[in-house]
Amino acid sequence: MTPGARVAATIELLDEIVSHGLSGERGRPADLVANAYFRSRRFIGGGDRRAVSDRVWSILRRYGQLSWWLDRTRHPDRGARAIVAADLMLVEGLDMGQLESLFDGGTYRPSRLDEAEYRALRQMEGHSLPHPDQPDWVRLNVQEWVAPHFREAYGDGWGREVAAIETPPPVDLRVNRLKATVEQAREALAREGIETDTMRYAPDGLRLRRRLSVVKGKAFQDGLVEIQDEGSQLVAALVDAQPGMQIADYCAGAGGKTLAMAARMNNKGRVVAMDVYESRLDRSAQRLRRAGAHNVERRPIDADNRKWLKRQAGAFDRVLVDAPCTGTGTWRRNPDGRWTLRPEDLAELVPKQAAILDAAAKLVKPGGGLIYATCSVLPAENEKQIAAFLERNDGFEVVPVEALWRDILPTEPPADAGSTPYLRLSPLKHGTDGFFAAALVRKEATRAVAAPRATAGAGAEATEEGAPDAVAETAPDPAAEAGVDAAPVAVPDVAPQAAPEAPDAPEGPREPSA
Ligand SMILES: C[S@@+](CC[C@H](N)C(=O)[O-])C[C@H]1O[C@@H](n2cnc3c(N)ncnc32)[C@H](O)[C@@H]1O
Repeated sequence: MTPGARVAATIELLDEIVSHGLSGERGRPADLVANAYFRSRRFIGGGDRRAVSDRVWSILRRYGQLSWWLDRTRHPDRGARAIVAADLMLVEGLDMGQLESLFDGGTYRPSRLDEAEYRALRQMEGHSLPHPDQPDWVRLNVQEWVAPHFREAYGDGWGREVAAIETPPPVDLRVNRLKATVEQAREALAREGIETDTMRYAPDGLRLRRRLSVVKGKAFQDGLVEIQDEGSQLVAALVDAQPGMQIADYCAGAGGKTLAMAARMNNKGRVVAMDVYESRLDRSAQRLRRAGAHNVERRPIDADNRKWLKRQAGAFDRVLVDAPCTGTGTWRRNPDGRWTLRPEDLAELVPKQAAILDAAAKLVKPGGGLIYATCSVLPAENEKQIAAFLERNDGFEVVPVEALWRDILPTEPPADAGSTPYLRLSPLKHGTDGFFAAALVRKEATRAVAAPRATAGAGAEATEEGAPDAVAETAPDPAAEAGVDAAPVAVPDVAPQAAPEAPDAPEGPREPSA
């Protein structure tokens, strides 16, 4: 592709993403739009694909500032063409002459700039993206209404935390301990030319030194590794799934954390993967097969399983609630989420998370653990959610995560782990996606959540009491209602910074890439 043709493709792809929902309508996530775009244009080679998707993802990270410049210069257009031209001036540092040589109307290249466009773009010449007149939320590329939530989460340091989301994320792998040790997997990857480093926090994790496609390689195909952010690995590890235990993964989705927990159980005991969307659970089947995990049962939360679910009250050693959320912790992977999240999404999610938590809590046996997690950093979905749950459910208490970590993980917890009873991971401080996790233990227990190994698999009597009535009635995920659920598994090599390979991307208003 010529440089001009790449610019034309960048405009075209960005235009599709914008028209699929960036303008505020609920739509398809950007990585799925990108995958579909490239799938229907097989003639675009790998290098061009990567260049175009890199550019689009970089633009999505700076969309707020770029739009600000269009307003300031009274650009006649707010669409993809205007944004891309502004990006070439303000981020790439092109001058008007260079811009005109790309927008020259040639074959496969963007049409010539008209007079009004020229006038606006001329005013950007020689400037860079930041400007002293930009308010904080513009400078940090978030919507105005979200900014106070970040401020609440991080206090005075919120700007640095949000700025860190602009850095493209690494590719993280979790070694499947059913099939390999960390060293064996590392060597297998090295034989494919994929160099990795062990992780600071997640004991089974490997981080790629360079962003490369993993999924077609032998190590991945043989089930030695899965793609999973370090934060996500840590949440699953803190469940402390042990061989012989009964584990409920209440919001299992396509099974990212189900797989991680099953891998720790040596195929002994049982993980029940549940979700209101059977299609999501179905997507885990192939991954489970590849991983060699045979102790996972899939149970959609639907009318057919209603009675079964009632009988499971108090039956589980551990219940993980990986709740649907705003996904604010994953915006470095899914930068379109910054612009698609609406205040009403948060308003809908908070009561929904509470209902899920209440329903799932009924499954925990006395002395068993309930782990609530989100890939959000907003207190409304996290600390406040737990405080409200404890108000409603005095049969549970919090187990400080730092103590739990020291008890069950071989790695040293982050230095700031003791500052809160919860796990609070951030891209800035920990190099992971933003994650929150709270570990709770059901009282009447003689042992705490970190040490229930003696009771593993003992399976409390099933009763009709405390049946999780709220479960089936819980409103479906808004994104799934919008039909995103039917989206295909994201294809690698596309929009690499969006981690389209990652099969356990977050879910919420912003749907998963798998
Ligand atoms: C964050 S995602 C789960 C990701 C998954 N645990 C993983 O690690 O790959 C949240 C999941 O909650 C599910 N969900 C939404 N509403 C639910 C409900 N009322 N009960 C159970 N699951 C629900 C969604 O379908 C979605 O798959």
